[in-house]
Amino acid sequence: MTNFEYEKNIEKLIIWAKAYYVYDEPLASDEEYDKLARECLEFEKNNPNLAHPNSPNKRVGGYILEGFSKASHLSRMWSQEDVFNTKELEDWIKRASKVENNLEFFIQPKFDGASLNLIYENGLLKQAITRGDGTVGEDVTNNVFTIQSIPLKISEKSLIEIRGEVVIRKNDFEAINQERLKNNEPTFANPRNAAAGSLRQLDPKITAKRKLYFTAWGVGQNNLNFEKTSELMEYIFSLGFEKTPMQELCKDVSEIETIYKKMVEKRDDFSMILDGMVVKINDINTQNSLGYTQKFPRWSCAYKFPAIEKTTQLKDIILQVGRTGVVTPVAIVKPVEIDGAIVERATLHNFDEIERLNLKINDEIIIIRSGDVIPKITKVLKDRRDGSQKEIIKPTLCPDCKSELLIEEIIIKCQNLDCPSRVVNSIIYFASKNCLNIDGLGDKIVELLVKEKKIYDILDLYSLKYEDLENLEGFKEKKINNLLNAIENSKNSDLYRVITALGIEHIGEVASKAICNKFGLNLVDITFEDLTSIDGIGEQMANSFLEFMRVNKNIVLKLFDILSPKVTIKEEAKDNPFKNKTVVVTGTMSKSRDEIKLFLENLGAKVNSSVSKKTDFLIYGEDAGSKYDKALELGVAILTEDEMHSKL
Ligand SMILES: NC(=O)c1ccc[n+]([C@@H]2O[C@H](COP(=O)([O-])OP(=O)(O)OC[C@H]3O[C@@H](n4cnc5c(N)ncnc54)[C@H](O)[C@@H]3O)[C@@H](O)[C@H]2O)c1
Ligand SMILES: [Zn+2]
Repeated sequence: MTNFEYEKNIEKLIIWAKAYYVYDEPLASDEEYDKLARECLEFEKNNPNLAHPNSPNKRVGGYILEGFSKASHLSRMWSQEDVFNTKELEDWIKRASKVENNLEFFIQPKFDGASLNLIYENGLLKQAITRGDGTVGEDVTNNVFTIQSIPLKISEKSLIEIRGEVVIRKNDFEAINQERLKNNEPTFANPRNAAAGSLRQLDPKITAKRKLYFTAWGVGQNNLNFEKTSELMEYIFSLGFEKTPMQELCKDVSEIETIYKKMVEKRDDFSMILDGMVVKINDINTQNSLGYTQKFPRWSCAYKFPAIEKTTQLKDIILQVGRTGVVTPVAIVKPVEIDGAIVERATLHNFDEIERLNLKINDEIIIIRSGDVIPKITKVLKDRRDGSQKEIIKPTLCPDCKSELLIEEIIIKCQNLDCPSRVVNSIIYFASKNCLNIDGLGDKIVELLVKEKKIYDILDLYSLKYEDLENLEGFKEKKINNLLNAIENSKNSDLYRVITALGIEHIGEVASKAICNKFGLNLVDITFEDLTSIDGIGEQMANSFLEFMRVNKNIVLKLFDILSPKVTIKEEAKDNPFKNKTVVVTGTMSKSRDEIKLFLENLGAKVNSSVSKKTDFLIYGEDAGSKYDKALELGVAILTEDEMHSKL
């Protein structure tokens, strides 16, 4: 990098940092920013006298947002030195070992949010300040009063600064962005910007709505007398701060690596974004002898996880017609690797989302992929437009059957019941695992059978014969017999599965179960009042069900005839602590998981497979894993099998 290039790059970094720290609206992905910052750091090391005085490599975070009063921290706040691999971790340890050979490390998860300093005096929360430039930040005390997980009163009476991260859950982040799109406001690029942006609102009422969460990771000025950070943190949690999960002690690189691998594996189980782990030297005396650079403590580092957001480019938009006829745009992007997977597509809920994002073909975009969540476009980098961008045009005709599309507010629909895409997708859904679970009847085969006019609807599946399949490409004797057997075996399925499989709009598995349990095969003739008498079935669901039956009753009756579904009508359970509650079961117990599930369902509980904010109870046995941690983190009531029985 020449001096000229360095100057230009630093200017770019300063602009990017300002957009990120002040406006919570990045102009680049973290990866791009970090890469450029490191290249500049290299230049600064080789040419210390040419280093820019405002280089972001030399300073903590940022600038104060206009409108806030400034406030000083009692002691400085810092950033963290990043390490990205074992080699960099070893180098960091080597440097720290200069003062002490026998190091113990305290590991904490690094949740990605906004840094916050809480000053307590005489046991009362006196002031809350954002990190700002490390010395002076924004006074956000009034906003912080609205955050539930921050105690307003603690039992420690001496003056103390408690520091931590204000974060936002992934679900809440999605919800905020959807709402911002609706209000024509710019979306947040990621949960960190959303947390920072929500904390830094001039109107505390807005902050209160944003469901922020505080997780403590350390202290600033204090009069405590601890020798180890791990003990200090235990004490902080005892004051009423939520205990951070997955804190660990270890003594060498290989142990740190083991924990790193474990945490990376579990990162998707957390409801908040985990972007790395912070490795701290546990002994506080050693910390004091190591001290600080201009920007970070020498006694800790952030061991970063692979990035979940990247910059890429929108190449095209394709249209998919689902089983209900809804036409969804799908973004085709320049392939990009995110956390081990190649991402080539991203969802866009509907055309309004395209409009609100002001997305154009060839735009550079930020895309986020976190765990099992489908990749999403969070940001259009409009300042990078180069003139090659093209408008995305809303379709008026079905991309498949070419019939005219119906535009219902934000939903665009193909209304042709015989539209091949609709037929194909409804059969695929019918055969899918949670519905009739017909092995071997996947997407490609259904497409082929419809294209070759072997089937037109779900009923046709049951009249398929050996001869029909004989001459199809790729179908040999074994495959034909397997498929016909799988179709035959789907007979006698539970009635609720058959109803789920019909794919009635708004009627999923839980609603199907409730309807089938109460009405059995009579469900074809039930009324609006019958339906809405069921707990959890509202007007929209009832209308959708009735409309479906009005149009399709004969098909449904024929299907019942062919399938003879299993009917179990259940009496309503007597009152008990699990009735109408959402329960998750995990680990090994005295009986099989299915038996426990049935037992709970008979008590009127809904048994789900994953823990969320909506979970009421987690029942656990031996070797309970990530579900247990998650329940703990979310504050879900946790019971052993015995405790479950003793509640009844
Ligand atoms: N996209 C952009 O344009 C852009 C611009 C500027 C900065 N950034 C990103 O911001 C990051 C740099 O920001 P930073 O200096 O705030 O560093 P950072 O956020 O990576 O790390 C430091 C912060 O980690 C937090 N933290 C979480 N858990 C912690 C724990 N257990 N112990 C101690 N601290 C903990 C603290 O708030 C601390 O201030 C980089 O990742 C960079 O990519 C991006
Ligand atoms: Zn169509």
